Amino acid sequence: MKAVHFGAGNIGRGFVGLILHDAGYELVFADVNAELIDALAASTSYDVHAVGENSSTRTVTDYRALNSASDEAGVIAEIASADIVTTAVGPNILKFVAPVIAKALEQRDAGLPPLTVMACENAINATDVLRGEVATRLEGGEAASALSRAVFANTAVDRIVPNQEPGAGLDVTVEDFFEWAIEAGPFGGNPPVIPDAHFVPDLAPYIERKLFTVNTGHATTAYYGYIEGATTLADALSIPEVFLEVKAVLAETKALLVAKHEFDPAVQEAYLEKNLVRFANPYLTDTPERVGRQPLRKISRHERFIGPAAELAERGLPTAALLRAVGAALRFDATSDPQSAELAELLGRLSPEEFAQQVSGIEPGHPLFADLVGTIRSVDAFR
Ligand SMILES: NC(=O)c1ccc[n+]([C@@H]2O[C@H](COP(=O)([O-])OP(=O)(O)OC[C@H]3O[C@@H](n4cnc5c(N)ncnc54)[C@H](O)[C@@H]3O)[C@@H](O)[C@H]2O)c1
Ligand SMILES: O=P(O)(O)OC[C@@H](O)[C@@H](O)[C@H](O)[C@H](O)CO
Repeated sequence: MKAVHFGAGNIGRGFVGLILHDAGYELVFADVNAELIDALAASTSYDVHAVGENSSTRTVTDYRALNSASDEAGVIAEIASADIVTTAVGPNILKFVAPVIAKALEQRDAGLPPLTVMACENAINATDVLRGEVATRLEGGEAASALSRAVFANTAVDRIVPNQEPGAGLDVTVEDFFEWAIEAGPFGGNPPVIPDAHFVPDLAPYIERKLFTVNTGHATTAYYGYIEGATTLADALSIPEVFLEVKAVLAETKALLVAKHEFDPAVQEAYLEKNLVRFANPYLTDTPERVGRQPLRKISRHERFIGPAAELAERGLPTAALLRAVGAALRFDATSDPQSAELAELLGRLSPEEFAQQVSGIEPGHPLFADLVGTIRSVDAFR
């Protein structure tokens, strides 16, 4: 069995690659980072150190590595004969890997079992987005016969993998917890062999619970922590005012998740409490800069703040803590992050009303609009 994985970064090596290796797949990493690909190609193994209450080390072997910028033909040939293609490149990068997958599907022998394609990104229905991008690149679009040579399945992936210490080489330090939920429907009763993943009939409750609890709480910790000058997530969460704000946003998203997906309130409470412990993992060094990265993506329409806030407002439920967290996100100005500079430029150029519509996709008739505009207006005072 062979899997091609786009994005040999933190989650690529520390989670997707590890799980596919453990499942028995020969791995081919594809990445545009020449230094990383050269190092992988020159190595025969790397270690994944899981840290926390149940620390362990696992070794990944049986992989190859290709530079998808300079050897597109090589990557296409690998995908054409693979069983699985996964991505962990960031939601905004899917459009760049789609043409390669499209060409591979056109080359793929129609007699082979369909290729499983799964985008392992922090976004709702990321694989559907990838599928759409692939379809537009195929002769005939949605009607192309090459599209039927693949099965596209949405997934929810969860494991905190910080940026690695300089000098770590290819080894990756990750938290000990992980979860990979994959929608079962597209496989029609014949899912791929991935023992550490679980296949679920409806992914929506899983991905929304994950994005609106883990990632909403994580980003809130990062943005308030950044303002407070905290250098790690654990330090940020130890500041009482930050902790209270994180608890407040998670109470709001809990109200949505319970109302929308009928989660047991006590189970959701236990889930969010467990995540507060994960954010403060003393064995892991994660930073507000990484967790807050790409603030414009994070305050976009279907993401971790505006997504739940919009649905809460539509149900007449409170959104004040989520909007305060958006206010904190608007103050994120990490020099390492190009979207921070873009954010500052947009805040300077657009009116609060334009910003709410163009950046966060909330229109004037929406019940969140007035309060979101108020949040954006109030941030001007801090910048
Ligand atoms: N790190 C985590 O804790 C975590 C957990 C769950 C999900 N995710 C999601 O996984 C994705 C990747 O996150 P990460 O933390 O691993 O980031 P990362 O920056 O460590 O890795 C991304 C990798 O993608 C590569 N890349 C960029 N453009 C590419 C292209 N066109 N083709 C091939 N490779 C390309 C980069 O060179 C990099 O090696 C994101 O969507 C993120 O939200 C991350
Ligand atoms: O990857 P992002 O930028 O969408 O979000 C940053 C972190 O919250 C994220 O990477 C988490 O560590 C991860 O989602 C945990 O499963």
